[in-house]
Amino acid sequence: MKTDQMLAELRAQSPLVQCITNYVAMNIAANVVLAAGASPAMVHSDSEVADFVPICGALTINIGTLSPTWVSSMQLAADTAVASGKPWVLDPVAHFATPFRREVARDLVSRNPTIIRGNASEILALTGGTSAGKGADSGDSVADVESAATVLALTQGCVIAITGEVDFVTDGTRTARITGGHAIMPKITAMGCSLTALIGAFAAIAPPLNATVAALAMFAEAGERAGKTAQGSGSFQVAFLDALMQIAPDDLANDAHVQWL
Ligand SMILES: Nc1ncnc2c1ncn2[C@@H]1O[C@H](COP(=O)(O)OP(=O)(O)OP(=O)(O)O)[C@@H](O)[C@H]1O
Ligand SMILES: Cc1ncsc1CCO
Ligand SMILES: [Mg+2]
Repeated sequence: MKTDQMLAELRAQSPLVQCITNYVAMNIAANVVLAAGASPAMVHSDSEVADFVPICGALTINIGTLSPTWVSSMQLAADTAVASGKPWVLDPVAHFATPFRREVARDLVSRNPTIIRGNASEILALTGGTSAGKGADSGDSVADVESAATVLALTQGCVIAITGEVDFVTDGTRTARITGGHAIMPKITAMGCSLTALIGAFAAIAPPLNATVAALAMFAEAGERAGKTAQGSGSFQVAFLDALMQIAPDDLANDAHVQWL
């Protein structure tokens, strides 16, 4: 499925996406999903995730502001997604930073995410490497993690997206790079978390690899547009949301921003 068709489909269907995300990201991630054309729900209580996941098109789980009371919700939500045939996306924020985070991420990876998205330090650490990440911020380069990520995608049987200046997406067999965006993006908190939520939205209406590429291409286009008018990270956020809303399917035609390898 082509990126422009997927955006048209996203707007036509406006799928419901359940996002278990962190306190920092909740507002911006919900606004990103809405601006793109889908319907976010930031639902995380273990009293209701088993009932909510089945009525959604997809689930996303982000461990950014992890605490013990959230872990059972994340596990139940992931298992419910798998049992009800819904795609689910894992964002293992800073999972290398502490034993608690590392163990929760390891457990969630074992629950068969459809897609894993992280920055280079996060994906490097998932492949067993030693990351130079500082908390939620990456200290590694995407290019250095590409081959290990390809192996992990194959052994894990999922799509892996590494984001940075040039993004890399693979299912272990088919691979794409996505260019565009803007250097201000890593200076705005929760841009990656919001992207994970948008990947969930596309995964609700398209196959996982194509869905991931579409979300990243849309971010690349919106980031490039926002960078033309922004005066800093504050105005960039406003311009970025406006751009997401204004991007038309035709703007993503001919695999804009995407190079299949
Ligand atoms: N130097 C850069 N130039 C262009 N785009 C970038 C750059 N760095 C990151 N991006 C884009 O920013 C978005 C978020 O990616 P990033 O890797 O910064 O996420 P992250 O580190 O997980 O973010 P967070 O944890 O703060 O939510 C992606 O669309 C990515 O392509
Ligand atoms: C800054 C920050 N801290 C925990 S989660 C988060 C948002 C970016 O991942
Ligand atoms: Mg992140």
